[in-house]
Amino acid sequence: MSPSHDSRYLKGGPVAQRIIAAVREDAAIAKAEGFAPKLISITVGDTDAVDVYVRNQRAKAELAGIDFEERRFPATITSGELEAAIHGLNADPRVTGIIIQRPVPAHIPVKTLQAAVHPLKDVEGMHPASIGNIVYNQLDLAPCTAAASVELLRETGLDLKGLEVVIVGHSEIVGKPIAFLLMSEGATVTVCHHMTRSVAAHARRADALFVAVGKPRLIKADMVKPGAAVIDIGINSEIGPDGTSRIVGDVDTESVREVASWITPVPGGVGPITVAILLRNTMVALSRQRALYEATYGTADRLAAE
Ligand SMILES: NC(=O)C1=CN([C@@H]2O[C@H](COP(=O)(O)OP(=O)(O)OC[C@H]3O[C@@H](n4cnc5c(N)ncnc54)[C@H](OP(=O)(O)O)[C@@H]3O)[C@@H](O)[C@H]2O)C=CC1
Ligand SMILES: Nc1nc(=O)c2c([nH]1)NC[C@@H]1CN(c3ccc(C(=O)N[C@@H](CCC(=O)O)C(=O)O)cc3)C=[N+]21
Repeated sequence: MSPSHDSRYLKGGPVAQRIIAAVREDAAIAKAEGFAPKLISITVGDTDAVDVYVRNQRAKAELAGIDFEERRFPATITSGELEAAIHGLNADPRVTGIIIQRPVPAHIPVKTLQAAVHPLKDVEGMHPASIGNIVYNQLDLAPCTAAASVELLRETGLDLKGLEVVIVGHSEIVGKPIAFLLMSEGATVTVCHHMTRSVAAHARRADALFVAVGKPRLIKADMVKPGAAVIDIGINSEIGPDGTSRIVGDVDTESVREVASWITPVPGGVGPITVAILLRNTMVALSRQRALYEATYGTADRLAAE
């Protein structure tokens, strides 16, 4: 059966469309009130791994009525020069949000860059202050991929309270924030990584299995509990049998779909929702900036003030 006709496939498209439609309404109102949302994407050096993401950000931002601007820097740039560029964007009142596309070249410490983004403009929720908020169960601006993955799990209708969840991969941008989001929903969370003795033994116990590793077909059917929900976050480029490049996830979808009750396709699963949440986060950031602006200058709109 093709993916489009199988109810086991948890598709991201409809969820993303719903989110983008709400963002579009918000953005139109904000614009009319003199606060046009604007998102800046920063890429450094070779950008193959992020090209799909940035392309989709631009397309969906356009659809939602959010200005989108790409800043590309050469791999030879220093960390100091990049930080200076970020400080410039922090100070620019027309800029609502800044996203630093990963990975960045090895000589640049990505954490330092992330910390240079003003927390009010941190639309990825990756500044140490933002990531701290999710530990305190303040979840309205969470890292995009993590929030997208949880959003897809919700589509199953499963009760998250007490749900046995296993996450494979513990990166700061995906695995760890998923763990915190689900803990705050009352799930019982196990996190696996490359030192875990038997990923399979843990994975087989999961009612919901999240996979964010970056290895095609890492998760096979014998690692999945019958009836489980499998959320495949991996985005890997692979040369297909016909010689063309294609995107595959971390799960061996063909075999796992026979065992699982729900599975996310790649492409068409978590990816599109990640983009939609980035745009939603941009609107959350804008409303926080407006609250500060209005507390400082009064409630008159910006057009009237200028
Ligand atoms: N759909 C989306 O929106 C997004 C998708 N992605 C995709 O998700 C995947 C993961 O990305 P990201 O988290 O940034 O990657 P990282 O490389 O930062 O993290 C990978 C994680 O997997 C763990 N790991 C590596 N090998 C194994 C193994 N054999 N068994 C168990 N765990 C293992 C690593 O553990 P350790 O640290 O201990 O080595 C690490 O925690 C990639 O395919 C990426 O393209 C990423 C962001 C967004
Ligand atoms: N700071 C940072 N945050 C990230 O979240 C981040 C990053 N850096 N670097 C790169 C990875 C990868 N990533 C993708 C997100 C969505 C799609 C996406 O939209 N995919 C669609 C479209 C695929 C297509 O058009 O072929 C899909 O899966 O259906 C792809 C890739 C985010 N990442």
